[in-house]
Amino acid sequence: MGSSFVNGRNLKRSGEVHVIVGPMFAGKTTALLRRVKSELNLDRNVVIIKSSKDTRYAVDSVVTHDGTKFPCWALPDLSSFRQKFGANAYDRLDVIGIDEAQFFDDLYEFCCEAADLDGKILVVAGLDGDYMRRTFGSVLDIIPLADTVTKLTARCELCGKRAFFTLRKTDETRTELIGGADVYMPVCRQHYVNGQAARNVEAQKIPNDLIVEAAATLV
Ligand SMILES: Nc1ncnc2c1ncn2[C@@H]1O[C@H](COP(=O)(O)OP(=O)(O)O)[C@@H](O)[C@H]1O
Ligand SMILES: Cc1cn([C@H]2C[C@H](O)[C@@H](COP(=O)(O)O)O2)c(=O)[nH]c1=O
Repeated sequence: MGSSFVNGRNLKRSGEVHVIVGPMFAGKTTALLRRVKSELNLDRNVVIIKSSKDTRYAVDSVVTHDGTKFPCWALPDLSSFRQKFGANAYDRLDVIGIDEAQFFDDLYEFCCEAADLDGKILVVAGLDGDYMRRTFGSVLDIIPLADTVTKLTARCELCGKRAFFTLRKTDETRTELIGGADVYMPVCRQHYVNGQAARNVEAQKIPNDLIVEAAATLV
């Protein structure tokens, strides 16, 4: 392939952006690791970055909810990655995986630069929506940059149907709240609606357990 100059950079190859979204427990990290490992088997240089906000299972590894691990860089932002990783090492990279993408405010700028100018293959996993089903961070902003978008589903913890949403089991209202199955569960639409209704009542001081109980009462 011929090379071209854009913004003073010699573009040698075309990058790619692959986005994996869905609720918690849907297998986003599992899918990210599968893709990264298959690139490793092709002798590609790969790295995974996760947000340093999320230290649930390990500080320097990406860990799935069922315990599969892969070493990673835990960073507060993506713009510092090139400098911290080293410019030469960065130039040799083929594939960059990003987990917990909802926590990176500079996701759009990083993906643009890394894919368009640096020719990297980006595999980005994150929550499309928060517990209120509002867009989370910049994850949806990168859809227009993407080659592929995969929305995964989990199993509703209350009825076993496909789960598209994440229900928060506590009365915390801040958007960012690190946690696992202790705080969140994947739910179908009906159980989400029931759980949220209980959460609204709960704001008037009904015990937390009611959120889960009320969601479960729906037939
Ligand atoms: N409620 C749950 N609590 C703990 N683990 C779960 C739960 N539901 C699913 N899992 C496990 O988590 C795996 C997915 O983990 P992971 O890839 O880390 O998901 P995500 O990154 O989408 O949160 C599933 O294959 C399943 O084994
Ligand atoms: C829904 C929701 C989630 N979070 C946090 C909770 C976890 O630490 C991560 C998601 O991890 P996963 O790999 O997708 O399981 O995000 C949050 O801060 N706010 C929310 O509304």
